[in-house]
Amino acid sequence: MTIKGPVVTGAGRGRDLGFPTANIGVEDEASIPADGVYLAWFALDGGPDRAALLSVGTNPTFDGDRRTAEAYVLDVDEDMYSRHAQVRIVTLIRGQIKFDSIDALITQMQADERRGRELLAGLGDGEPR
Ligand SMILES: Cc1cc2nc3c(=O)[nH]c(=O)nc-3n(C[C@H](O)[C@H](O)[C@H](O)COP(=O)(O)O)c2cc1C
Ligand SMILES: Nc1ncnc2c1ncn2[C@@H]1O[C@H](COP(=O)(O)OP(=O)(O)O)[C@@H](O)[C@H]1O
Repeated sequence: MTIKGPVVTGAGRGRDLGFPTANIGVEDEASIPADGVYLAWFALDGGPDRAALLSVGTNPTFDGDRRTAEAYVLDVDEDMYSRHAQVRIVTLIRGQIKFDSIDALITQMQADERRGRELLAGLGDGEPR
């Protein structure tokens, strides 16, 4: 499953949480997968694939009402605004959770990153993406 669109501005809180997320201005709503946290491949302007964690949902911890698709790209620190992003889902890690505290959300995102890296290590070279 692939979602595409320009990187748009979000609520501006990702970086404060330690997890900046590129919000995708998805061109085709039907291409947005079910709510959840996914391991994905993320490419900017047709460039190389980079591993990312994709969060799809309404950000229930913050009582959001808009459904967004946003990607935290591993091992990258780069301005991505208005560039074209393509995100290809590898696998679902978990569903969305409404946390009682921001610290609990951050702890879970750290666990998601560890899980993502474990899954990547298991993919190995030459495996289907
Ligand atoms: C790996 C990952 C997992 C996430 N899991 C959840 C979640 O379970 N519940 C939730 O409310 N938000 C979750 N989020 C979304 C954050 O709430 C969101 O990235 C944050 O509000 C920043 O939003 P912004 O990019 O619009 O500033 C997750 C984000 C990432 C990157
Ligand atoms: N590793 C990264 N993954 C995602 N976005 C990054 C990364 N490094 C830098 N950025 C930049 O940070 C922005 C997201 O910051 P964030 O604080 O979540 O704000 P907002 O939600 O308002 O876009 C991205 O759009 C991108 O330009």
